[in-house]
Amino acid sequence: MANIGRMLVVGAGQMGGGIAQVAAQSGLEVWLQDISEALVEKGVERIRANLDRQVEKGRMTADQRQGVLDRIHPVVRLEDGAQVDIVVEAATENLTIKKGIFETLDRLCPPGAILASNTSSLPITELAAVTKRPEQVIGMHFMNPVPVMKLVEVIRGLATRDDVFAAVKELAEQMGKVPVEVNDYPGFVANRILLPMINEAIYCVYEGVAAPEDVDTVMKLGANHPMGPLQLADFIGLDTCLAILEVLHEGLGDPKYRPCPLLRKYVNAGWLGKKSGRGFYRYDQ
Ligand SMILES: CC(=O)CC(=O)SCCNC(=O)CCNC(=O)[C@H](O)C(C)(C)COP(=O)(O)OP(=O)(O)OC[C@H]1O[C@@H](n2cnc3c(N)ncnc32)[C@H](O)[C@@H]1OP(=O)(O)O
Ligand SMILES: NC(=O)C1=CN([C@@H]2O[C@H](COP(=O)(O)OP(=O)(O)OC[C@H]3O[C@@H](n4cnc5c(N)ncnc54)[C@H](OP(=O)(O)O)[C@@H]3O)[C@@H](O)[C@H]2O)C=CC1
Repeated sequence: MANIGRMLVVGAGQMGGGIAQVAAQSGLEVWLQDISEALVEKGVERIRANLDRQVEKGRMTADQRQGVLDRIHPVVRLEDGAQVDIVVEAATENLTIKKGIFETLDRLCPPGAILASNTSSLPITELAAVTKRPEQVIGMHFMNPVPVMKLVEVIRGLATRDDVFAAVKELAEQMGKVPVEVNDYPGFVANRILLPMINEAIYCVYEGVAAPEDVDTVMKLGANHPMGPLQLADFIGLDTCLAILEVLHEGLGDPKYRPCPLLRKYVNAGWLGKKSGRGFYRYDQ
């Protein structure tokens, strides 16, 4: 496959912004797209703040910071960023939204372009099926926060070509990450293991076993987790946690993945965790 030098990132939320930042830091030209100018600007602002911290800590010069920012091109219309070698889609975890994006990307992007999704759990094979290039569709699942976490799950859809897989693996390495090959089943590996733990922690609160702070303290001090499961759920986003659990529940057909009613209640209330200012904890906006 040709060298990957240009990337479009779709969705400028916490994941899209992180992916754009790390890609630009590794030398790629990056187009960052979201559905409104305000959202793209918010994404770029978060990247700027992250880079400023790197400069303050002496890990990057002001010139290097500027170089990274210069390589990030904010856009609102997909057609303004479609002339790339690879797209990494990081929009909301919703199959209908993602299918619509993949259909559009397939029309707009050059025939050789790879279409990757950062989905946490949705079937890559189903996204591939809405395009005329299913062999060039793949999962590239980064972990949050992207600048810090080393793992990328590289997910083969049913039709993914070997050279496409190899190119994405190499790109992940170029971005300073460790790629792990995973097949296309609901939740892949990371979230199939992580989300049932988070769900169980929510059940502990729902059933009155312990308060959120105490559940988190148990797992931090008792299992050496860097964050407690409820703090982590707030960090991921409770809407994303619910969406992943629904995919696991429906896709694997096992009642053990049933999302806790308390999680659903919080999401319906708009308590989405850190990004909305309230979840299991409250956050300054
Ligand atoms: C849902 C999915 O599909 C898959 C997923 O991603 S699941 C989520 C996976 N992620 C995790 O499990 C994260 C668990 N938490 C942790 O590892 C840590 O708490 C953490 C790395 C987030 C923060 O670490 P910490 O030691 O508590 O805090 P802190 O000292 O402030 O940060 C450590 C470093 O991370 C950086 N960092 C923290 N949050 C960051 C963010 N949001 N963006 C960029 N950098 C960040 C800090 O700048 C700091 O960098 P330096 O060491 O270079 O100074
Ligand atoms: N949060 C996490 O820890 C992780 C999440 N992921 C996955 O990454 C993806 C993004 O998650 P995350 O960044 O947390 O979510 P966010 O809610 O932070 O960001 C999603 C962004 O996509 C935007 N969006 C919605 N529809 C479209 C569209 N049609 N075109 C372009 N942008 C759109 C949203 O806009 P608006 O707000 O207006 O809807 C929002 O700005 C999801 O698939 C998620 O499962 C993967 C790994 C970890």
